[in-house]
Amino acid sequence: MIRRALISVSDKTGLLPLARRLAEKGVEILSTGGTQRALADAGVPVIGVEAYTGSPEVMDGRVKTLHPRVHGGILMRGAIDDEDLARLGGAPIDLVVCNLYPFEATVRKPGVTHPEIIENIDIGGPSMVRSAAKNHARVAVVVDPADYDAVLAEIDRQGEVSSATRRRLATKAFAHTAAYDGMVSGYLSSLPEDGEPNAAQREAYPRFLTLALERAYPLRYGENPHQSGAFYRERGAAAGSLALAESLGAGGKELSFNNLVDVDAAFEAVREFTQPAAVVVKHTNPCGVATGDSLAAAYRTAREADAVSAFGGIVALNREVDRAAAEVLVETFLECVVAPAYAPEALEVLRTKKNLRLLATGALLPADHRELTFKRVGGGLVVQERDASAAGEVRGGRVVTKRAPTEEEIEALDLGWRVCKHVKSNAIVLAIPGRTVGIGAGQMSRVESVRIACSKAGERARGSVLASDAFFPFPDNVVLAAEHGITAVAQPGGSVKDAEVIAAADAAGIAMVFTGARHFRH
Ligand SMILES: NC(=O)c1ncn([C@@H]2O[C@H](COP(=O)(O)O)[C@@H](O)[C@H]2O)c1NC=O
Repeated sequence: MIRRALISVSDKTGLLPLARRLAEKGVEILSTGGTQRALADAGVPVIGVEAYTGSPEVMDGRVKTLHPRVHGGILMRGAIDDEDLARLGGAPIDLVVCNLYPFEATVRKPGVTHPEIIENIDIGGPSMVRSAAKNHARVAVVVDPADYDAVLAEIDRQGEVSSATRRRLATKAFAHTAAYDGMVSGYLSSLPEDGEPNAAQREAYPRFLTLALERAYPLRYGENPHQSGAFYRERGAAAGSLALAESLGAGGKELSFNNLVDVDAAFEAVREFTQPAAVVVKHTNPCGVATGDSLAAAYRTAREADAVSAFGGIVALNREVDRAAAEVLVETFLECVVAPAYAPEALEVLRTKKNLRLLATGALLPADHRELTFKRVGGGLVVQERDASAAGEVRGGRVVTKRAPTEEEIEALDLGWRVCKHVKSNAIVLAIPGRTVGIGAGQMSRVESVRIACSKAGERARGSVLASDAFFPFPDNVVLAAEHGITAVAQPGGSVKDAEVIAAADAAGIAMVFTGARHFRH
């Protein structure tokens, strides 16, 4: 039975409907300064926490709920604590609704000062949340406005919040305060250790990094069927990221670990392009990439770039999938399609393939979206900035050969270069305008990747261009490329043998651009 609720919220979303419904049910509402004012202004009966504690809010709100009557009221177990609570002058509190000072948003605010950030470390809120979560045997704690309706519905139905819900809410509350403390320690440990703290001088890599993750769904299995697996979503994942994608197909058939890793690789690659584009991935590497006047045309070309490998592939598209594209997609067996959205008539076509998984991500994140990336190694994580560059590196590159590339070659090099970034090293991509023709991936020697790319391209190598994710250590790569009729090359440059590599290109009439940037992918 909920008789008394304490409501203290910074984010006032949904506050009034919640409080009104509680008041209608005869629940006594205690509340802090701003929340109390909002309720009183709306005509909701409310008792100020100061009146309840007999102690004023002081120090600009630093101390308001940090009082034995508040924590005694929350932490009291039942009859066994009646006497103690009476001695404190408190009353049992059965529901705590609290969300915290917006610390993260404050840290992100342009021009924010250190004192402003410190003032936004919530102390009283987490203390109440933790007290209520500890005492979930009796008390319900709500930290997320998204839970208001469900809690009210339970109170409507049975006059109280069920024990299962109280436990679920308590678990969420502790995850919430843990993530909150992680953000605070992350901020403080990103400041230089000596001198006056200055919010403008933060290191990108704080000494303490806390990742807040929530299990999103179980995976069918891990990398192999004998390994189990689950997908964890980052708290605050950006809109448009794979973590928030909606699953629309395959009757809910679960994704596997490899599906997600491949979908991620394909989706990252397709975001390089602004015109309609399609990427087909197998085992984390693109096997065909193309742009076109329509998605259908782009996908057909991408599939044909390496039709053998494309079978059972993962496809990423950078536009809403229309019926025409859907009709081409269902022509062969695919594991998964990821795209920003699907037209209803496209879904109808795609759903005829019972096992095809469909993911909709919503509006695309830009190709140069900045975030940190993480990879686990034994006992730790390697952390780095996302590789957000590639666009403009060919056109802005330096021509080092006697012959400069033609506009058509530049166009093909630009596409090859953008794709190269998404191919496991050593990466070699052969392309013509609008499409790849052969990709050599993941080889331990660069020349072997050239060989594979040429063999995949076959006759299509002739007249194509070549992009290499890192410099050529020896001229043999260029000699081999020339033998296959490749006419232009883009590579970072920077090898001690650059002069020999350029000479080999000149001897073969190959045009070469140094991009000055390397795009290893490991
Ligand atoms: N100092 C305290 O005792 C205290 N008690 C609750 N708060 C926070 O104050 C906020 C609500 O404040 P108001 O109702 O004045 O708008 C909530 O985010 C709550 O977490 C506190 N503020 C910070 O620690």
